[in-house]
Amino acid sequence: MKRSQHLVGVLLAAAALVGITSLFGNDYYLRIVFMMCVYYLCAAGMNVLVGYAGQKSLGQAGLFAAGAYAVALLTTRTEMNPWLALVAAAGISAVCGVLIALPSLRVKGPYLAMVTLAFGIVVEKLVGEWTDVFGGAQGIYGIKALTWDGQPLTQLQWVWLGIGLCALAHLLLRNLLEGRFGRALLSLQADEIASSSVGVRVYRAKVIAFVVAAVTCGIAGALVAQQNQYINSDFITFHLSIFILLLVLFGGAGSQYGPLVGTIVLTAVDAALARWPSAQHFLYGFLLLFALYVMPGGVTGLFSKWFRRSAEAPEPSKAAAVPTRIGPGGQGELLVVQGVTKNFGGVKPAQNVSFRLQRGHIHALIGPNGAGKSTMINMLTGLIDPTEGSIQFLGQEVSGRPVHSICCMGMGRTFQNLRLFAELSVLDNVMLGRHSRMTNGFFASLFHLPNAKREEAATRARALQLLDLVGLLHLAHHPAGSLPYGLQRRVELARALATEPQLLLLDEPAAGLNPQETAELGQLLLRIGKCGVSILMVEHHMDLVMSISDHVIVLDYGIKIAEGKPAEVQANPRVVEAYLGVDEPEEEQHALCAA
Ligand SMILES: Nc1ncnc2c1ncn2[C@@H]1O[C@H](COP(=O)(O)OP(=O)(O)OP(=O)(O)O)[C@@H](O)[C@H]1O
Repeated sequence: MKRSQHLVGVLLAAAALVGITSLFGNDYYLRIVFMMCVYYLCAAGMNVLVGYAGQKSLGQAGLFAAGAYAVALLTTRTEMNPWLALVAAAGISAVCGVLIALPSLRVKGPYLAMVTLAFGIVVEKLVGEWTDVFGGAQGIYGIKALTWDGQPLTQLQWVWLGIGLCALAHLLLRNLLEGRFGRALLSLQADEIASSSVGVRVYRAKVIAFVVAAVTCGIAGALVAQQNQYINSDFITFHLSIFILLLVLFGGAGSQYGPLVGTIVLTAVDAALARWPSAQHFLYGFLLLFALYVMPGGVTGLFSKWFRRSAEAPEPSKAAAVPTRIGPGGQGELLVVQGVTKNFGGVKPAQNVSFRLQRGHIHALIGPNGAGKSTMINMLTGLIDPTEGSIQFLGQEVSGRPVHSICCMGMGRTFQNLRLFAELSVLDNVMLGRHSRMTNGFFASLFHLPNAKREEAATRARALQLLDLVGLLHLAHHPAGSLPYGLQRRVELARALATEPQLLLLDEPAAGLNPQETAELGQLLLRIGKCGVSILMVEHHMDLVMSISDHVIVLDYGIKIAEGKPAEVQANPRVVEAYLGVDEPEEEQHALCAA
């Protein structure tokens, strides 16, 4: 659906809801709709964290408390305007979001969930036990309600405000998730290493997800406190954290409408069972298990296949011409590796290795299995730090830099074992490669400012060009994981090219390819080289290496034993010995001899 159509749809739906709720004469029903709005805010933010970034949080009650107690303290202990206090509560919750995100740098999965759970418990205890400040079970009375025209909002006005905030949250989050940030968050969930290798700042992206979830949850808490004009520790329970998680998982994590569906269904169930709290708790536990085991995609996941449009290839007119220039080309030294050593305990996959790579050349790094080739690529791209030595790319030291920063400097890579974002489309995978080259920031994306719009369109066009280059334009909308292995390798290649590398590092690009696919790959690499990209490939297919390389480096047990033109290397006795050693597999001997 086009953005303008969606905007009109959301505004009409919000206006209809405002109209319908105006007909409610009963405060009880208005209260239920208000709570739906509050829970939707929590769920919409939580969806960014759980459904997109794949970070599990069991501490949202703590963030709800941050917003609620922030407005409580600011409006009872100071003379702050209640609207200003609401904004301040959002800011305080954002800070708490950063705090709760800090451990995500070190721990993942269930361990991160435990840390967030601990955060929730600490806040629950804090507001329950520190009675001087938070009032404990007695709570804080006299919180100033939001006002309109000098008067506190009526029940109906609270509902209207809630509907307005939900529509705004939905629109803003859609802007955020349908562009650069949404793709980056989804890539985190799929594979953090691949994500950083295309230039995503993994930790920053996680913090953004935590902060978004914290702000929406904090605003929800503040609204509840201001509407009740009262808050106490009974509101802040582990049960609330589970309920917020359930809203997302039940409705459909990672779906933009999942939180809405989850909120409407579960808040209605919650209201229906209000008189039987123990039945409520039992039902939540049951629904959580049900959602996890029976419908991992939630309610929206069950129905999504009915609404999914068939994947169509982009029209040729929409894809511009195949690129003739990707890197800057030119001549001179690109990479200087000097005295690099790597020790994994007793294993030494690199021992005092030095070599230089020239611009505009195709270089090959070869050697028997276990020689240390992949370790070298991983050191060049920042995945592994060398124990000793220096790696200079474009005159700047690379070792010690984070992976995303090395990608930004101009090194793109593929992996020995494919690391695609399998659930994302082929096009999204390649657009992710452009992440570090896009300049629209968080707020430009959130408000869909003109530069975000421009960047998105340019990125899409470039990704289509690159797909055309690798011959995959017709598969642009297919999930990357559904393609045959050989084509997935091409997707990874296009994704690496999308980072606009000056040096492209390919770790066994022909692994798993048949002879015809290998020959086609050779032609493609020559074509990429002509687009101004220098290449360093690790490869076992000697035919490919010898036919397209300008320069070959040979490693054996972590030691560089030879380098030079393919013919020189082929004739080098040390190389022959390394490959033809009595213990080496026969096929490698044949391969080298044949080449
Ligand atoms: N993280 C690690 N911890 C310990 N040892 C490692 C680690 N990574 C690699 N090694 C060891 O370093 C040596 C070199 O491995 P590497 O994968 O770099 O070799 P390779 O030349 O790429 O081999 P292949 O051609 O089989 O992929 C191997 O003995 C390997 O077991």
